Amino acid sequence: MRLSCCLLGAAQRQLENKSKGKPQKQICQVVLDHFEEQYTKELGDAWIRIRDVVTSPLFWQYGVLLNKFSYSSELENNLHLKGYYNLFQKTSPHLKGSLKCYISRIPGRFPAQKHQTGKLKEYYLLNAASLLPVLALDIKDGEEVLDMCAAPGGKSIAMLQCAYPGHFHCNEYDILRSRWLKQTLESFIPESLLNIITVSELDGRQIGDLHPEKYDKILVDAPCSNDRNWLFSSDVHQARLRLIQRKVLSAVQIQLLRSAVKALRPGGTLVYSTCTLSKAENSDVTTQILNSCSNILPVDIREMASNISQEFLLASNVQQYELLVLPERGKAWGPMYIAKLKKT
Ligand SMILES: C[S@@+](CC[C@H](N)C(=O)[O-])C[C@H]1O[C@@H](n2cnc3c(N)ncnc32)[C@H](O)[C@@H]1O
Repeated sequence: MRLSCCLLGAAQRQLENKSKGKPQKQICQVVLDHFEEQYTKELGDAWIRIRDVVTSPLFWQYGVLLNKFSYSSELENNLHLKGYYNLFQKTSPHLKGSLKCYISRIPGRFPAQKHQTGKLKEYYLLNAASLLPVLALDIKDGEEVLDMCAAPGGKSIAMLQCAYPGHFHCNEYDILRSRWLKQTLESFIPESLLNIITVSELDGRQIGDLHPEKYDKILVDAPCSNDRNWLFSSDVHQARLRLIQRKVLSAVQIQLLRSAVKALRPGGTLVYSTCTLSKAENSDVTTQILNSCSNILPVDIREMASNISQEFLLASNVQQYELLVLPERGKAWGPMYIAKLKKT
């Protein structure tokens, strides 16, 4: 314990020295005040520790998700040398041996990889909690899979590390972000596998009517408040607007989920995820779906929660079918909410 505190202190000093002279990200006070009021009510004292991390980029950590389609032992050795270790090595075998994500307790960011013509990228940098919806979805070879809100594509890439779907439909409503999604797929996935992927620019709320009972697995990684990002809004007018529009987000999330329910085959499963702490966008949304769709049942994910509890701080006051990852110093992953549901 003492050792890890010392390490964090040293790392922080290192990062502070590195960032001297660079323009610092500024906290948007309007957003912080809004969160302060809401999350103190919803999370109590835990919010103070979470706030400490989400408002201080110096504490942020990034996972390095290896691309199995462009494996490099040199990269893996380099990560070991820098003190990174594989997030999933100690967890149970069913937690996807093919998913390799390296993390370090020390805050900081591994350098991003530049695009090289004719060569797939070797790794993708992400918040390690982003892999949890993918693990919860548990894709099997040959399945019909939909990633309903897919850009920029981090979770799509992670899903393709786990299994070879029969068909993989990646959808993104925003045209510019959809282009970004296509670039991500082309940078990480070999051409032979691109054949099983369809990219569309549909409103996810229409997919249920367009493709009823088509998919075995659906990920709804919904548009949400994105707490970390909003806290650093550079435009205060846009931030105020976002906070006003925040109230309608849960209605959109419910519509996306209803569409996903229609698009699922009987027996299929869906995972709903967000990167906000907001109860209105998390458990309230899931509860509403469970209460209004008689063909939807919760799926117990406590075993997965116990398998990952060493590396992620999980909220304790959630239901068996939910996870809420709370960022803390040294485990700065999340916020990430996940719920797993099944169609009967
Ligand atoms: C949280 S982000 C998804 C992140 C992505 N899953 C990843 O891991 O890289 C949510 C995405 O949903 C998209 N979106 C918003 N409204 C949508 C809708 N009605 N249908 C489909 N996608 C939508 C947003 O443009 C945004 O790219």
